[in-house]
Amino acid sequence: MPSMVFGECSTSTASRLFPMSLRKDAAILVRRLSLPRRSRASMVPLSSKTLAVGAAAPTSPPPSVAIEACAKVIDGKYIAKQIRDEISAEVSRMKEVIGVVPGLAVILVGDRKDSATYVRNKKKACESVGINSFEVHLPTDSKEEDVLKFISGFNDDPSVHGILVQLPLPSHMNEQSILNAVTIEKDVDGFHPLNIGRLAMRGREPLFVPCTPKGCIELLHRYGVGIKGKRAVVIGRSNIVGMPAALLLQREDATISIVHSRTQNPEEITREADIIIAAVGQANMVRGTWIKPGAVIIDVGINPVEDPKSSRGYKLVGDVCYEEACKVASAITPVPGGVGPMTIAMLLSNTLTSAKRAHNFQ
Ligand SMILES: NC(=O)C1=CN([C@@H]2O[C@H](COP(=O)(O)OP(=O)(O)OC[C@H]3O[C@@H](n4cnc5c(N)ncnc54)[C@H](OP(=O)(O)O)[C@@H]3O)[C@@H](O)[C@H]2O)C=CC1
Ligand SMILES: Nc1nc(=O)c2c([nH]1)NC[C@@H]1CN(c3ccc(C(=O)N[C@@H](CCC(=O)O)C(=O)O)cc3)C=[N+]21
Repeated sequence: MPSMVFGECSTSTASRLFPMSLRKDAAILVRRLSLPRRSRASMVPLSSKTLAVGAAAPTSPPPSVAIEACAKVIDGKYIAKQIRDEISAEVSRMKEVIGVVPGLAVILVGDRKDSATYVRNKKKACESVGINSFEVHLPTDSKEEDVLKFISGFNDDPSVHGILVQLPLPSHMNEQSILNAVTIEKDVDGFHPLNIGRLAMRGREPLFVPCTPKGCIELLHRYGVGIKGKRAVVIGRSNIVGMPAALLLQREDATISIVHSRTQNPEEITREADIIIAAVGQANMVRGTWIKPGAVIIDVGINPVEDPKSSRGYKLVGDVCYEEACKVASAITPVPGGVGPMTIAMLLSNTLTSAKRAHNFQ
């Protein structure tokens, strides 16, 4: 588990009881304080009206009672379940028609608890849709050649259609040469430089798009959030999330800014955004004041913070201060239950795509 922080983000009563008049340019959802945050309605994709990012102010005068504006919850857990159901049906059809079952191989090196949990979750998810999973668990002090040997075996195994090497690898291993060794046809993580290169080029198509950024875009699509012509800010520029997320958004015709650790005045840049994707790894870094009213927020961050009330002793929070953000944004993903489940759903989707491609099955 990565190091734990005590990051709490609190809001003053003044910002919680926000009068509509202060939020002129937002078309936001307003609910009374007594309404539950995650009502049934939060599971229904937003209409274009509720998500008119940057739309004109309501013309009626501000209500005199104190109200709490509450962003729509973008329910990744719910959408991921829908996607798994779709995949499950396709896996059954493929098995019935051509007798092939897609297979995913996962290689885990070392004994990081969080990595072990993710790998376990991936295995469960495979089982839930009928995809075969193969798992290799190597000790931390394994040699790079040992990992390469398994990759080579899976590359040659026709029952394996996707290969995932769980990151991070132990520091003595060269991540680049290991990721390069995965054959591009089975690179369901989309981390091979050829896949990333194609993602960056106009008129080229990668064989696979990295799962987390793909999951973020899928959430925007399924909730009817327009991307074309919008201003999007991606916070973070890692190879696995931030950078491919920015590439995907620009392929969808958004205008992109990327904020990273050397960016000056990140809050000013972020405040310009209609869509924010935060992938930083800093608990609650993005505060309410960083957000343009009505913006849509995709919070990728998974950060453990100490929580004596939880049986595990910690809870997971995102990179965005949810409490503050949901009063300013029009829609937001929760942590947990937002992007995380979508990452796994996209991995299953990429594995199915790979198996279909290998067997020329439409
Ligand atoms: N939900 C999911 O499915 C997934 C969640 N995650 C989570 O997403 C988060 C990011 O993961 P990942 O991309 O792998 O992380 P990395 O550590 O690889 O990258 C973090 C990025 O954030 C930038 N950054 C760090 N601190 C700041 C700061 N104070 N201000 C602005 N930018 C900053 C870094 O900038 P620089 O480049 O300058 O160093 C870097 O580009 C983590 O919490 C991780 O657990 C990751 C993968 C999947
Ligand atoms: N080769 C590789 N590919 C990855 O895609 C990859 C990786 N390495 N290394 C680590 C990161 C992280 N990651 C997550 C996946 C799912 C959840 C997830 O399902 N999270 C749940 C919570 C899980 C919990 O409660 O612990 C949620 O957000 O609701 C989180 C994080 C994939 N990653």
